[in-house]
Amino acid sequence: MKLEKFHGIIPAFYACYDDQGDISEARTQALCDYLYEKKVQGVYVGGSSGECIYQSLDERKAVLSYVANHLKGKMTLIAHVGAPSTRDSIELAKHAAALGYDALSAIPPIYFKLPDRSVFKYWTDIIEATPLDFIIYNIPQTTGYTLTTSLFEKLLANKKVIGVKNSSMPTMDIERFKKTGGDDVIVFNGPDEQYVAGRIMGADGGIGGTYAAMPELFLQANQFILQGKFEEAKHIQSDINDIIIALCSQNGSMYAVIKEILNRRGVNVGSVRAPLEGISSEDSGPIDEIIVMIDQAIQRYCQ
Ligand SMILES: CC(=O)N[C@H](C=O)[C@@H](O)[C@H](O)[C@H](O)CO
Ligand SMILES: CC(=O)C(=O)O
Repeated sequence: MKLEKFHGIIPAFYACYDDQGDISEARTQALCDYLYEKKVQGVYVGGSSGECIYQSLDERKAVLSYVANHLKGKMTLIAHVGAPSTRDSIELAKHAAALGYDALSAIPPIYFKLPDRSVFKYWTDIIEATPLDFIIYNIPQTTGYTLTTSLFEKLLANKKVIGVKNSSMPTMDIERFKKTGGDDVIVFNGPDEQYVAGRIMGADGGIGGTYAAMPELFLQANQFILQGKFEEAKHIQSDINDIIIALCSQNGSMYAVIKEILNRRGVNVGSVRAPLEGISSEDSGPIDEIIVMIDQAIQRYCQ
């Protein structure tokens, strides 16, 4: 019951910048409103899609505040507080707790390759800093660190650890984490390209970087799974994957392309922060085509 609020579609929240590239409160609120209208289950704030790695501590705290002030009580709020040092991570965690977030989450330590005991200590230090529940973030392709089922089990001994957001590519990892944790633990599908497969292998919900570009399609994929309509789920996933491949095939980074799509839909959240690249003039036509792909898939599957 306690975990019900984490089921469903939870978009990773994008960094919202003004035209100078600074965090924009108004644009952050505009993205909040957009996602609220789409009826998503919650948002995951300040993760990869939030460009956390390129932001100062004060900027990250500001984003956490703007989102909470606007969405608290309206949907589930998860704060990603992973930062290079434990000290900064704890500062973010305390800030998120004071704002009333529903849960914290963090990647493992980055840059230095640390032994498992240091990774365990890093996550535990964050967990102990606040009363909030905690979701481990396993994303080996960006952090270089792979969560094992044995470390997962050790972390689960702490009752504040409620689950893992798994972004490794094998869906079997989802099945193993679910098997290790049992019903009382929540496993989130990470890779949007295999949302349907992840759910079938045991994921209870999903947190994803492309959900906000096409929330209708992921909400519908979730519905198909809940209704046992696996043929339909397979087809919508296939169309989603055509869209994701197109999002990732432009000159601009995937996030820049998604933000331009939102902009053309009337939600201006600015561009991305370097070294991520913004869109180029050549991307303009293909972005129009991606919007058509999304709209056609919505027409096809969502009544
Ligand atoms: C590596 C990475 O950022 N993975 C995200 C989180 O799991 C995904 O949601 C991707 O953004 C998505 O699957 C598109 O590749
Ligand atoms: C992509 C994703 O889930 C994140 O922003 O962390």
